[in-house]
Amino acid sequence: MKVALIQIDIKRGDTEVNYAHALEMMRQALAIEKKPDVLVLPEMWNIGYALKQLSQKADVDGTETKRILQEFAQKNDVNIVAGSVATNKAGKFYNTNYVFSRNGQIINDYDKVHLFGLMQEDRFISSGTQRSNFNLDEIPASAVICYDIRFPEWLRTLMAQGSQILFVSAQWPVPRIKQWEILLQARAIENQAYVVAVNRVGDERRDSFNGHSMVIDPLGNIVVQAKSEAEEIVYADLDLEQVAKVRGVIPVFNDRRPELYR
Ligand SMILES: O=C(O)CCC(=O)C(=O)O
Repeated sequence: MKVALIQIDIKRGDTEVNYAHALEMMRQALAIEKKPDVLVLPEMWNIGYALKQLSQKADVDGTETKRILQEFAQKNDVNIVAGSVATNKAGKFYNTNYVFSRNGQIINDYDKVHLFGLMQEDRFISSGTQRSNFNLDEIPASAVICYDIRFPEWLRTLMAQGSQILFVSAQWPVPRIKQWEILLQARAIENQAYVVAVNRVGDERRDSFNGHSMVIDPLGNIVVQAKSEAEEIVYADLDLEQVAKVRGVIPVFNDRRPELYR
């Protein structure tokens, strides 16, 4: 499975610019000889962290995101892990991940569960309650959003359903970028899964973002990482046989003792 990580900048509150830019970068990601099977976007790429503008700018029921990305997926025969967008569902705001299969079907609709108080997300956004499990070209996978990676118990809950790939979309700021790398490597090792993680770049008011998008294998090795702290498309081929091999050598999932964990 070939993945393309779309590390982009986001213009705060400007949905028109952001949709056009994401589409343009997705087209660029496909303009190579061996086309990727999956495109992956960062967190909140429709509005950035313009939380005070949610009532005007959040995508109502994800309608615009779905319209644009369903068409793109179908037309280009490509899966899209659409990072996350700000949505308005029945008057409440969410930070929502959609995943589109090659035929344009929506196969995941996940609202970020852990809201990041340091960026006041919890004041404006409601927390999700549903899981995030889907099959991408028949491979079981999960997708989470930014701060979620600090909650290994939540990721384990998802990954224990058989997921072989964990997609992570983020707006993870510069000062804690080392933690981003270590947490992602730990999540790959403990879940013996590929981690495909996309962070944005650029500045927004008080925060700066420097990418470091990366793919990590089930042993925790970095397969590839963005070369720059600017916009970039990063490609990787995932050898999914590695997941079964690693899980076969140390059967972590079989050795769990969930009856002792509560
Ligand atoms: O956990 C962190 O340090 C960053 C989290 C974050 O920025 C977010 O969830 O939006």
